[in-house]
Amino acid sequence: MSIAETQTGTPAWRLLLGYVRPHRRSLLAGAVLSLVTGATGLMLPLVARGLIDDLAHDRAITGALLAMSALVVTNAAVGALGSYVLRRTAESVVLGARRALSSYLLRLRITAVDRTEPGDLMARITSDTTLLRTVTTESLVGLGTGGLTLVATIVMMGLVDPVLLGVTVAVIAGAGAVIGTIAPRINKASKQAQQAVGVMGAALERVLGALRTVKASGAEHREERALHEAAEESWRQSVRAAKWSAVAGNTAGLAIQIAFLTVLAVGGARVATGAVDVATLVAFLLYVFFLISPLQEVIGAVAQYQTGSAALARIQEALSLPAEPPVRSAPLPSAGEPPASVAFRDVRFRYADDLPHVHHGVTFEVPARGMTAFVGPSGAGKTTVFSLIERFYDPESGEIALDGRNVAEWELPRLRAAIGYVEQDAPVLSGSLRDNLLLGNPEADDDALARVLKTTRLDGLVARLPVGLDTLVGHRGTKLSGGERQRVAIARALLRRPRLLLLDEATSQLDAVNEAALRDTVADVARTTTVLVVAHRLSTVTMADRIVVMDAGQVRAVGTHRELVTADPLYAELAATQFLAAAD
Ligand SMILES: Nc1ncnc2c1ncn2[C@@H]1O[C@H](COP(=O)(O)OP(=O)(O)OP(=O)(O)O)[C@@H](O)[C@H]1O
Repeated sequence: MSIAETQTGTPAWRLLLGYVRPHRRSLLAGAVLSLVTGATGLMLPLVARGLIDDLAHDRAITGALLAMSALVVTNAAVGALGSYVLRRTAESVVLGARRALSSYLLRLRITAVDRTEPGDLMARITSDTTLLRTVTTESLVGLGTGGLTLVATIVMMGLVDPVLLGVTVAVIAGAGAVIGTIAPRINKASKQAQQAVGVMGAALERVLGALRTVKASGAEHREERALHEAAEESWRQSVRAAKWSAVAGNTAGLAIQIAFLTVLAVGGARVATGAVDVATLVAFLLYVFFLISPLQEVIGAVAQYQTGSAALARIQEALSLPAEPPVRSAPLPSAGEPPASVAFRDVRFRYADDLPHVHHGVTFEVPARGMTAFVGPSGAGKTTVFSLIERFYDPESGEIALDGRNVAEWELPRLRAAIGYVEQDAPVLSGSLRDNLLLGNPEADDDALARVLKTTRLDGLVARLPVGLDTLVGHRGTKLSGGERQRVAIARALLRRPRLLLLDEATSQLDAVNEAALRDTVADVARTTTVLVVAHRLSTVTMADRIVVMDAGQVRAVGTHRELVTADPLYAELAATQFLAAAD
């Protein structure tokens, strides 16, 4: 299931309320302050009517002028405070969404990650969440305060003259109908614009993740085109959304102009017949102009809501991807804990329903302690054995047991705490050498660190570096050599004191000295720990206690090097070609 196929079902307004609920008090405070701002403004026409009356009857206007000045100042001060409170709340809503999304993405199942683009997920955390800011302030609060101010203004207008109110409401209803047809277009364009931002994030991630390969392949121009296309698509859709938003925004202005002219005509006639006096008509016309702001606010809210709901849908899509249950991390095994045993019983597995099986009934047993090597042609399913033990994936049928207990019954953090895993491409994260080494066990003390550095022969490297362990390794460890990255990955796994070490040997060769050192280290570790290694080197298989030969998703033989060379033709061939070719 790809991210675009995830169905969320929940309406956007409910999702929005879910994000806003924790901040409802400050949102309410902001809304009240906005209302007070609106109310102080609303009183201005009344004071103005009094002022005109005073002028008409030759009375002093000082009181009315003072009242107007006080109202204007209060309006500005309360308005500023309300705006600050609302913006702060909106930022908190964005923060809440970013926290929820980033925690969730760290828990994503690997199956979900396989089907998504990291760049698109990044865009959802960074760009889509940003849109919640405006949807909170402009949409939610705008709809509330603008709507209330609109209703209050209409009530006041009704008090002044019900006939003129009828005229005004009819014009506004017409504007409402226009907005109703525009809103879905804004929504669609906004969603497509955000999707294009996601596509651009994915394209960027693809290029920056392999910039050397892109350069070496002379593919800059093709990649540039893809990036530009995504950027232009986002521009096109945003411009479409802007066009419809502009139409919506101007509908408010147009409606007010029409209402003003109609009120002027109908009101003028009513003044002529003596139904209302001039002061009433002036007050009413002031109210008509006073409608502009709340009406624009409400229409802006509807337009913003369309953009926000598109972003909310994309956030929710990410939050609907399959994830591991939220559990607390487990303590690492303490020193001296016994090594783990591993068993596969008739395991069938495929990476997705539409892909062929990778394991067709894999069965083997590995007792606690010692070293077991997995060998077989490329694609035989060796690395998949490790992924299943780590429970990155679950088998379709059969059982995988650790210490005789099905891994599905283990609490996930406990299971993973027992294991040290060194991936084939030995990933190193951006940060310092120390960060990388302590990633799996931040509590490791200096002695343990020094010991592991020595056994993995990293001590020489650390001594050579001007700032030692604090040296930054660069994005994905590009400042380290391939062999150094591999040794960092092994050191990181060893620092966890694993009860089971999974070592996916790199196909690239280490130099002879380092290979010999690592062989000794692994042999040493295997005395106290269970070590499973996907072997690509003869030196590894010859020292293994047992070798599991895999071919096309099945175990075809188990034995020692000496036994298998004579008993299994595939192994004999592998030993003669693959391993021997790679041997020193
Ligand atoms: N995440 C994945 N999604 C889909 N298919 C995958 C995935 N990972 C591996 N495969 C496929 O599963 C099969 C077994 O892969 P696996 O990595 O277990 O092989 P391997 O025996 O370790 O090979 P090698 O020696 O080349 O590392 C391969 O055909 C591979 O293309």
